[in-house]
Amino acid sequence: MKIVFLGGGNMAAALIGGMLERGFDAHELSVVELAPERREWLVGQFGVGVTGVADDVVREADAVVLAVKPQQMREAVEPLAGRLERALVVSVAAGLRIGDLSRWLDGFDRIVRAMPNTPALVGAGVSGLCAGPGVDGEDRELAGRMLASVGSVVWVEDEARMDAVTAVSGSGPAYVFHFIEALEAAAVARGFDADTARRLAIDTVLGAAKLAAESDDGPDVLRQKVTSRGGTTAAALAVFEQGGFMGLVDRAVAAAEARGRALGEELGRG
Ligand SMILES: NC(=O)C1=CN([C@@H]2O[C@H](COP(=O)(O)OP(=O)(O)OC[C@H]3O[C@@H](n4cnc5c(N)ncnc54)[C@H](OP(=O)(O)O)[C@@H]3O)[C@@H](O)[C@H]2O)C=CC1
Ligand SMILES: O=C(O)[C@@H]1CCC=N1
Repeated sequence: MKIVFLGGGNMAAALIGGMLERGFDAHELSVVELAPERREWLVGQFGVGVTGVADDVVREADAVVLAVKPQQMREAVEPLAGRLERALVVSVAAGLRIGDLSRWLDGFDRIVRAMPNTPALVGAGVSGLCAGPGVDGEDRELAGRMLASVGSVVWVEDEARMDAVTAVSGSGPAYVFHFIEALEAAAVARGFDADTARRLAIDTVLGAAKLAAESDDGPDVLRQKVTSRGGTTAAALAVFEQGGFMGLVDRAVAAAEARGRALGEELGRG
């Protein structure tokens, strides 16, 4: 198996790190990355092959993972048109639509649009996947296997919903990290040293997510089980409610979704 990453930034590193821990060998993975210092880092960190030019490495690939920023994509992929002899293309870019990628690749249509997230690095990612018109059963199997090696996988039939996947789970880890930052800051404000504050905040989120994942109860029931009548949690949740927490999260997800759609429209016009 030869899997080539085009772009070796944050998301590529999360996928590569996770895939190496779970069933792929370093000699199966390589990265086309423009920045020499980033190439050096990727070799040191993962022992994968690196190059600054896509040419031959792409011709021999079974899969090419497009992992540059959406704004860099057209320039990065147009030189690949006509060179993808046997590769499946998996794009992880936010917003960019399969039809536009296909046009930039001169009609090549074995394209899976995927939206992973950075917890892939620790095997705890979740990815939404959507297959383009030229994708067959074997291609689906390969894309599914790559992303299932770093977490769970959800296939989405209607591509228009990929912007919602991006807004919920692609960007979602950042929302959770922001919540951890807020909980940690609240602990520091109450006199805990930085390490203790971080431990309290991270282990709370980790434990709650693990319980939610493993319990037969939904998160609503688990919340109620923490919330004693007239107790401390009820006092805190009332403040969340006064602040419009549920609506705030929905508006944040809507903003991310709209940004994904706008990126697809803006960049796809070119
Ligand atoms: N970060 C995340 O959590 C997630 C990101 N994504 C998607 O993943 C993609 C990458 O995001 P992210 O990793 O955060 O971005 P990064 O900017 O960290 O990574 C992109 C890398 O590609 C390099 N690059 C740019 N042009 C080329 C080229 N023509 N050939 C080879 N390498 C090139 C960039 O170099 P330079 O910096 O010098 O331009 C950079 O190192 C995006 O499309 C994003 O939407 C999807 C899910 C989650
Ligand atoms: O912020 C972004 O645009 C990318 C896509 C999802 C997560 N990071």
